[in-house]
Amino acid sequence: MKQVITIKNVRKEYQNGGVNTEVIKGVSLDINKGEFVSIMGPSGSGKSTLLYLMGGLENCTEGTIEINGKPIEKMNDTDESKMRRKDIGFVFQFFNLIPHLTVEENIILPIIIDGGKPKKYKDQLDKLLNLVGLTDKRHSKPSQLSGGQQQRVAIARALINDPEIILADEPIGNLDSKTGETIMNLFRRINLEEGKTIIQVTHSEESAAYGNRIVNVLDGLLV
Ligand SMILES: Nc1ncnc2c1ncn2[C@@H]1O[C@H](COP(=O)(O)OP(=O)(O)OP(=O)(O)O)[C@@H](O)[C@H]1O
Repeated sequence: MKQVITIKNVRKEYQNGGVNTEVIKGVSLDINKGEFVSIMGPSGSGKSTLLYLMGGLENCTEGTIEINGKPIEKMNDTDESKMRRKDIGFVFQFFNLIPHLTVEENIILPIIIDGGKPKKYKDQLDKLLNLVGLTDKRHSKPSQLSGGQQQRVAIARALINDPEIILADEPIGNLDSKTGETIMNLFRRINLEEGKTIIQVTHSEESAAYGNRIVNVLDGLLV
């Protein structure tokens, strides 16, 4: 089994006004290619911090995280941001779409930020619009969409670079339960049909059950 994420003895402290708070207290975890992992735990237990460490959005205080065998902390800034763009797609609770851009412009945005040529990604864009069921909304603005549709745009945006890994932080935390089910079914398809490795943070047992492994975090430790 190919390991896509290897977490070894990771600790994370935040410093605020001279006070150190240890949020992750020594976590080791291996995630294999094609897994769909749900990270669960009470509020404040460190779930999001662990996810952000995996994506290089936060740095470990101690320990190492490897993405496809490469330790994040040994990457220089260029390699790290390249890794974040090419290997990982992020999905957040509050969609984070750009309001004045259309659906397709939002999806293609990571390519433009990267200095890529959007035209080259036309087929990928069409495929993703179809995958998330928004072909007929491609010219709409986010404000013209429901919450579930907005999250589907965010999921398509996370997939535009064809990353191997999707990291999702409470992806249905802001949606009603029926819409949440639709989104979780979409993640399941992306896992099974597209072969993406998915790691989601969730409060909800129903949504955690879409994964094939549940990891419980309590007070900065895996239990
Ligand atoms: N930038 C920061 N500076 C200081 N403390 C932080 C920072 N980010 C998070 N924390 C603290 O770290 C702890 C864990 O936060 P984290 O967001 O990882 O928890 P969580 O399990 O995802 O919680 P929730 O389910 O409520 O989102 C919390 O006590 C939080 O206040």
